[in-house]
Amino acid sequence: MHTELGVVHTKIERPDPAAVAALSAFGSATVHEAMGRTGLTRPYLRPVYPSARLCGPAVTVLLQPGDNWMLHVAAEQVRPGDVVVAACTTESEDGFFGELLATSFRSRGCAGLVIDGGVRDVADLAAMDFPVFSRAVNARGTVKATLGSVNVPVVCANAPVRPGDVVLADADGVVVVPRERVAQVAEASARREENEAGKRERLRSGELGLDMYAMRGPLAELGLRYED
Ligand SMILES: O=C([O-])CC(=O)C(=O)O
Ligand SMILES: [Mg+2]
Repeated sequence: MHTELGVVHTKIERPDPAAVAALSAFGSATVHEAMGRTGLTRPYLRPVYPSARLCGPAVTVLLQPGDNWMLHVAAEQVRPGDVVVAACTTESEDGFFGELLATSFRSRGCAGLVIDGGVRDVADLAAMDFPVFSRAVNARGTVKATLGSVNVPVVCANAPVRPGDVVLADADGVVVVPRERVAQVAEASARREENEAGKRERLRSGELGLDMYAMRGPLAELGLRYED
């Protein structure tokens, strides 16, 4: 998938903003479960401050290792509410992004960054409350010397992402929802939360998972013994 270099696609398909807003109410674990346990990136992508969370259509970026040129190119393609999702042609943990680029992204209405690479200035990013999910925090600087691409399909930390797919990230992880499925996944997430609310009430009142999930029979069948 990482083949198309030197191109910027300026027209991308974004999902219905109302569906994106509906999806944004849910956590990454709920959304992942509601998608049939799919869509997650590898868990090494972590928020640079604990309360960071984001949800929005992806402007995708393919970077070359140690080169952040294409992030500046991507800034121009951002529409309000978009999330920039950056992958790299080769693993690279250099500090591609910091508070200056965050200032630029924010001025375009960017909702945050997910990057399979390093970032820096994380104290400033936290103070700005600009949500960033990265594989590393690294002061090491980058250059502007080689072409990548903007708005091409990428694979970010193992997850395929097309421009306009919705990326949702919080302290539990980063999940990618195909742009055609956003409304359906939001509905499935709501149903899942209603179901969990019922279970939470029963657990709070002291009922055991053993009974709520009818586990005693299957455990006995497998030969679980209780001994004094
Ligand atoms: O300038 C850079 O290359 C990355 C950075 O630290 C910033 O955006 O503030
Ligand atoms: Mg900086």
